[in-house]
Amino acid sequence: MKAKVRILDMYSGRYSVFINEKEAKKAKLHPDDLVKIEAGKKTVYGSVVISSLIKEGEVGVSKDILQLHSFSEGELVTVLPSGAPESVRYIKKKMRGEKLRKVEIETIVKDIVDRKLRDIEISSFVTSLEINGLDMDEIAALTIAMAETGDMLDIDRKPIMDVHSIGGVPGNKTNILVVPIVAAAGLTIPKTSSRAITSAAGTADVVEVFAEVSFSLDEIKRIVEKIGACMVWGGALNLAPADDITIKSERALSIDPTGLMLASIMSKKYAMGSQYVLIDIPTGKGVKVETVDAARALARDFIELGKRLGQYVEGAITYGGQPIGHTVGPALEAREALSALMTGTGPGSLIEKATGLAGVLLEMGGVAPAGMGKKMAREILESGKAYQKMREIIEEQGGNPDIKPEEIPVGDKTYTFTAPTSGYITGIDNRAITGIARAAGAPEDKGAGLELYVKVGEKVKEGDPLFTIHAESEARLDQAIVFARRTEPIRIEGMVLQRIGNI
Ligand SMILES: O=P(O)(O)OC[C@H]1O[C@H](OP(=O)(O)O)[C@H](O)[C@@H]1O
Ligand SMILES: Nc1ncnc2[nH]cnc12
Repeated sequence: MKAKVRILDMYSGRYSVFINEKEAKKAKLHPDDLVKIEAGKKTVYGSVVISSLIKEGEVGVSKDILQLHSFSEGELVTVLPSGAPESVRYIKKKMRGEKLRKVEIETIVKDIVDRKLRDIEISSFVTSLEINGLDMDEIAALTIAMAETGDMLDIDRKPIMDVHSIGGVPGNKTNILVVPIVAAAGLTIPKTSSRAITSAAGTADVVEVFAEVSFSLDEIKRIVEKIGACMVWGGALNLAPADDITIKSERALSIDPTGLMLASIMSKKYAMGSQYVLIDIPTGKGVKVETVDAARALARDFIELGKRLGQYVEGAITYGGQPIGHTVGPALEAREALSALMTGTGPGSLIEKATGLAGVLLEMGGVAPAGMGKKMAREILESGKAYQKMREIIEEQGGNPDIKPEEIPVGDKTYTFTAPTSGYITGIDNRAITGIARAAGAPEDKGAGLELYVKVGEKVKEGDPLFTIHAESEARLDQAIVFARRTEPIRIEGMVLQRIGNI
């Protein structure tokens, strides 16, 4: 059918195509059917919504669709039904546990980017990868297909360093320290981050508290060529665009299938032109990788994938058995990261991890002699040079470089949990901590999250504060309190854990 475009002043979070009820009947279109809109040489796909609010002869498009094509009001287009895309067959093949061929993977990625695959099919693909996995040939094909369906950045500075955490550990604001330390040493580090996937705050969510994170490739090139670093959200760019579409499903399910994680991270690094990449693999109970053996295997996969892409990759297995630092949630983490940069000190876990990772990068980039990287990183942090670089990053990214940690607003609805008994902290449950912060509204509510007052091994007395939940609304605070009561986020025991009788 031919129709005139009517742009609807709404975002539906989907690519919706609104069709008049009578016309839909005539054209045999049903709710959620996939249709293609042909406009000149461009074809855009979307799902049918039937509505009598749309007149005959019109086709309504929500503003989401304008991201795919800049339709103008009244533009004449053709709307046609579209059958199930070929890639659905390949998704089913992966559901059966079969290996996918390169061309099949390329077709899936192209259909994701073209929006021929809808959220429900993409979630099935993500779930099939969680259950059946991918081998290295499939991962390499997926990585290259993801990178090649988007743009590539070409920065006029070499070498290009990069760091990425596989995430999963609460409070992981580490890279907000690593990037300015490395850049302050004169290396170039154009850091892209994703928003939270399984956690309560991804690095992009935290940086967004004090600076813009959505930039075009040209803007990033300008910033990085000027100051040697950026900290931006990868999803705002047309770099490996399938990545942020699949992340949406991962986030909803709170899963990060290993093969997809490798492809997702490395496709962005490849598209950014990164040459030396350090992958942080937090390891411990309740994170994505629980054992050192599994972490080593994953590091080897990243290294092998890097070789296939022409990148030098190293892995760092880091302690992920409890949250990093004392804060979880975007604004609280932003406060802690900024304070560590300003003062050169902070919680041991944060400073140790940040200077350790930055040290490896300084050695990889050839500015620190072997074995001296961490010392150099610490000096850069303590001298205030990293903070100075951070100020430049904030300024170039449209934030206020003079911002002080205490000026960052945090959720003012609070509740503090106290120790029910005296003893030692024998465990902090990462998943429960993340669950509480998410129940409180993080990462969408920037001020939501929690402040932890204790770490594993510390002694507490009955009634001592353990953690404070912050939320932006009473309803969210109540949800988080209920969640915290249902779980055991912090375990306290005496030093004698068990008595075994002599029978
Ligand atoms: O912890 P979850 O949410 O699973 O993983 C996502 C986080 O991990 C990575 O961290 P970084 O950007 O390397 O610091 C991502 O970019 C994102 O911030
Ligand atoms: N960008 C990303 N994609 C998928 N998994 C990730 N884990 C950490 N960062 C990720």
